[in-house]
Amino acid sequence: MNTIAILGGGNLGSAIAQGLYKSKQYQAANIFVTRNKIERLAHLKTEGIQVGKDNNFAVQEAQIIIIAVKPYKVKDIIAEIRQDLDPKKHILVSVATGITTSEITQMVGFELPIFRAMPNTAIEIQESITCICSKHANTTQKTQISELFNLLGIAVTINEELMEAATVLGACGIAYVFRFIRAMMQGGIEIGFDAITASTIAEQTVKGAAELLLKGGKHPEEEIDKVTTPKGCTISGLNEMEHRGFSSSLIKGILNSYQKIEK
Ligand SMILES: NC(=O)C1=CN([C@@H]2O[C@H](COP(=O)(O)OP(=O)(O)OC[C@H]3O[C@@H](n4cnc5c(N)ncnc54)[C@H](OP(=O)(O)O)[C@@H]3O)[C@@H](O)[C@H]2O)C=CC1
Ligand SMILES: O=C(O)[C@@H]1CCC=N1
Repeated sequence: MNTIAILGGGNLGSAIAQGLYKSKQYQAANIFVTRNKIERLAHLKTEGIQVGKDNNFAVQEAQIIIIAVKPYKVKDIIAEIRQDLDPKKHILVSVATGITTSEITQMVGFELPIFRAMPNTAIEIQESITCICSKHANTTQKTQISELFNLLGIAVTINEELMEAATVLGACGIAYVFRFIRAMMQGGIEIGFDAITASTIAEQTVKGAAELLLKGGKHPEEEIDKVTTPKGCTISGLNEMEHRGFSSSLIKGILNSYQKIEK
């Protein structure tokens, strides 16, 4: 079994560790997570996951290294571990937004298999969509990393030019969906439900809609047609939402996030 080092056990790094552990394909002892404030990794330590501050030790112990620090810290952490990196042993996976595989290769100073992966926080419960691209990786390594992220949801291999778009649609996207659920709850409370019931109804409705599309493979509008009774309350509500800019505001928000990343 491969050992995985996750350097940067913050929101995403910790979620990856939890997803790996819950997948039961990795034993806790084969997962290392580092950060400075290790007391914040107590929940992982309790499961038997190895936690610490020592990035060099984690890299020496691991075959797969996941860099999960903020983008502006990637250069420093690579400089710290560079002497421990072995192209014959290690695969480097960066989840940092906006740092290309070429930039990472330059930071490392020599060629080694490098992947960029863009998951979202649902990786904690193995329900992420993770977009992946790579440089200097052979077919076996590409399969290995795809299999790893398929354990944690669905992995899709894309061209590197699309990584920023993937960041917006998948990684930021989960926040847009949370905001949609919150708005559903707010509406639900106004028409009579308590917050807990409104949240259960909104969450299960979103889950059901997503499953219908994932399993049925249909276009959303085809499913909408089944719900909209002529002269009924669904089409009346939907049209009011559109008059107020529902689809347009989502599309504009996605473009705004994209422009922010591209800067
Ligand atoms: N959050 C998300 O939904 C997503 C984030 N990303 C990307 O993932 C990366 C991490 O994001 P996120 O988890 O949100 O950020 P966080 O700030 O939550 O996590 C980053 C972690 O890195 C740790 N860290 C800083 N310096 C070091 C070091 N020298 N050695 C080891 N650990 C260190 C910090 O620990 P400490 O606080 O103890 O210093 C912190 O816990 C970013 O590059 C982001 O762009 C990508 C997709 C989704
Ligand atoms: O908001 C951000 O910048 C990061 C990138 C994807 C999710 N969070």
